[in-house]
Amino acid sequence: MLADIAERRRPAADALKDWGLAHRFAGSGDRAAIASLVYDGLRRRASAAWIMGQETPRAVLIGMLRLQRGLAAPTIASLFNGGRFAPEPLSAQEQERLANGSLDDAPPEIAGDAPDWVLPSLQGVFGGDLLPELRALGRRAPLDIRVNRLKLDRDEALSRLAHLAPELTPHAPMGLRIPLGEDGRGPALHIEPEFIEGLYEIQDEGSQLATLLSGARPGETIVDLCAGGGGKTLGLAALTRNKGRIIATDADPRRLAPIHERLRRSGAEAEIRTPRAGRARADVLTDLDGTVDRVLVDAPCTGTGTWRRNPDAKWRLRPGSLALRVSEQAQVLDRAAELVRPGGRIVYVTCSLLPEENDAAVAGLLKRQGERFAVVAADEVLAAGTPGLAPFVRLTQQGLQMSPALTGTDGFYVAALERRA
Ligand SMILES: C[S@@+](CC[C@H](N)C(=O)[O-])C[C@H]1O[C@@H](n2cnc3c(N)ncnc32)[C@H](O)[C@@H]1O
Repeated sequence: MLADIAERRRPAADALKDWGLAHRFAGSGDRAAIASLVYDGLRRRASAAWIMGQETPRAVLIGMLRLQRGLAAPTIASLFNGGRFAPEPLSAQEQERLANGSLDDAPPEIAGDAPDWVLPSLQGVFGGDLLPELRALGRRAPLDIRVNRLKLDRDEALSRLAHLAPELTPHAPMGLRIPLGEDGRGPALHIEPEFIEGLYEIQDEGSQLATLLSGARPGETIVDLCAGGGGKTLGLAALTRNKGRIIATDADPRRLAPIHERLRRSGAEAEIRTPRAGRARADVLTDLDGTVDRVLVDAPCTGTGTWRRNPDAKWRLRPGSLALRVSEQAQVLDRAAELVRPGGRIVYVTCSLLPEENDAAVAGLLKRQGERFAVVAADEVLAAGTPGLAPFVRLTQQGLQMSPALTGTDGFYVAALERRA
């Protein structure tokens, strides 16, 4: 599977699905264990190959067992014992590399397992913290949920969900963290009765915080311009306690489809505007131009901030896809600028760590709009959203950046712009 993912540049989930179909005899425990090996292998693809002196999938897995899972060389040797379902025994060279291979002299793109061409951009954001940040991006992501305050408070949720042993998330006031099993998998929450009842949503703490930092307030007219499946739409409805007017749309009607059921389940209220397929796709928001208090732009992006969840995505990322996302971001920001009323705000969010998609996108809008927009200071954005978060984010030129090492969340960027006139 690792070879398939690398050579055909396939998403890991697709490769795993195909393997599952071709190996129907494999039980669910084996499937989970295999998926976990594949994901961990992808997390440490470069560093594991470096210590083993080879780039083969076998070398990556052996190196990963040491680097990611912390297994000692004799333990790894005992797993590679040539038994019926076990891999071939370790060669003398493999044993030597396992014992002596080191990352001491490895360049940051190897030690931090990231594509080399994005390093200068990441260095620009993280400076001297580059390596700890890359390492944190290589760890497994936690499983976070957002308690639906439209139905209950966090204390009630703690007792209703006691069987899942949840803990409070460090920053988000409605967040709970569900412990993962040994293989890094969490419980199947979507079949839990409390989930079906709409008592919570599965949402990374960073995404919860980005919603809070939008500063949305009851009574406002809010457009969720890139609503996708509605993660933030639901969060906005909960934040405003269903006392605002929320309009959600997305350029891709297929991505919007799940939102109706999610709204129903959670009791969240929002107006969904679905663009119609067709050659001249009509803009579904023209009636709102110049009237909206707050436009949330949860922009399409490279998703570099979510590499903990999608370690295969980092090896698929290419400069061309970054360029494409950057042009989409400009387009969507320009649309947001038309919607917002004088004194109203655009809140720009990405799950990217790359300044090209973050500060540069905001700077681009400011330049195109002349004096019409001004950046709201990040201190103000934090004070209105979640004041306790301030020491855990990086302030950037135009906004703020959350990251796995500093905030313990996926890497989210947030900036707010106010329309002056
Ligand atoms: C990061 S995802 C949104 C995730 C969603 N807000 C959530 O919290 O679940 C970005 C979305 O932007 C949409 N998109 C891309 N270009 C767009 C445009 N010009 N106008 C509106 N939506 C756009 C994509 O279809 C995608 O669903």
